[in-house]
Amino acid sequence: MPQPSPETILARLRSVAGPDGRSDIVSLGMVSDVIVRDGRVMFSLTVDAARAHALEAFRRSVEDAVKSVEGVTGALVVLTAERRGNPMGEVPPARPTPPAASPAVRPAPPRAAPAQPAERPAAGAPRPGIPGVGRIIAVASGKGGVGKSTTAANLALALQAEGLSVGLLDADVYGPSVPRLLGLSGRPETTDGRIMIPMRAHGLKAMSIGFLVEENTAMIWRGPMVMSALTQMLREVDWAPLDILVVDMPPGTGDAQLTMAQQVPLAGAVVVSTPQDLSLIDARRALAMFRRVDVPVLGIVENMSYFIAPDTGRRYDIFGHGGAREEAERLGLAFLGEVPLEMAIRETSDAGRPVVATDPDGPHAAAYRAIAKNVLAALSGARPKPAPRIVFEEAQPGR
Ligand SMILES: Nc1ncnc2c1ncn2[C@@H]1O[C@H](COP(=O)(O)OP(=O)(O)OP(=O)(O)O)[C@@H](O)[C@H]1O
Repeated sequence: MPQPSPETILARLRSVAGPDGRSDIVSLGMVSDVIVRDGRVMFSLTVDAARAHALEAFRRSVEDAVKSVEGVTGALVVLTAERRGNPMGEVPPARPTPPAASPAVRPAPPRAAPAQPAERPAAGAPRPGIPGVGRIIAVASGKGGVGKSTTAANLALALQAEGLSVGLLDADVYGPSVPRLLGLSGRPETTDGRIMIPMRAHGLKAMSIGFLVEENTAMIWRGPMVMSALTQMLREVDWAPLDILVVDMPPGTGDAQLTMAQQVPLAGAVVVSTPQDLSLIDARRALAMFRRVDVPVLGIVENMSYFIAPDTGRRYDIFGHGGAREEAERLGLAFLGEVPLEMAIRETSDAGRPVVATDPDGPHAAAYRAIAKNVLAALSGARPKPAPRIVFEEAQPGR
């Protein structure tokens, strides 16, 4: 079936009345550029920020209208709450109280709906949790390319190996890597045309904006649009039951990250850094960011920490290994563990076969499992044990 053109979609939208019930949403100038890819339609609706939450039902009705067009296989409509002079959306002040640390990780009982669901939560109010999802943890980094996504995926798998049910949410909407890391493609199904069923790989439930838009699509998203997509991926996905949801955050510490850290009801954050000084300076910024929004930092992971020569098995601390451990100590934070710079880690994660899933008994999986144990300890309020050093006794061909 030929896919509909953006003009066809706009023609349908011209018959949808705006929230005022009078003019149509196209004439009101609410509709952004319409993107159509393989029958999947995506656009944003600009609404008044103060009414964004109240207009959720309206958003859904627009999505339904789009889905009724012949040839449309899916629709993603996001609300853009424009605020003049503040393109990333307003960053509300820090939450007054950090989430209380409870003694064990277990599925949270479904929470009651907020008293006034139609209203936007007051600035500074704690974000409601996700029913049936025990804990949400962020994996973040001060800058890109330090291996944050690789760590997030392998950490999620290592937590699963501890007997927990785990999900992985790719909040890196500007450069989603979870589809590649888990070897997933295609589009998630929906239960009733609205709630998306997470994709599954290696036992994990996974969700990424990469499943909703074409790969390589230039995503120049405005802040509120990003927030709306993130909210959908958190709250309109059938995550439950989950013990832990690992969120792969976008790299960096700008307003977008700060807003996200605040929007997601996080139990804690794991900061990934390489050992170099520059990376550590950025990691410090990430720590400060989480502090600003009262999200407890569970600790630091040092990635690409050292290199084991495959032929001799000799260890090389090429980046001056140990920087993150020292930094953690200096800052009074837990050091959650170290991951070697390792071809097998790169190859497996770039091929959608993360090392913890494909070589669960190997030394690299052991590094991630040690980190997972420390994360769980930190979540339960205990001081994590120092991560064991991975000792390679002999050359390991092929590793
Ligand atoms: N420990 C490691 N050993 C070898 N290669 C690694 C390791 N960790 C990550 N990599 C590789 O480094 C590259 C960047 O990793 P990744 O995409 O996880 O980083 P990132 O910090 O999430 O980047 P971005 O922020 O740009 O998304 C990938 O090719 C990945 O396979």
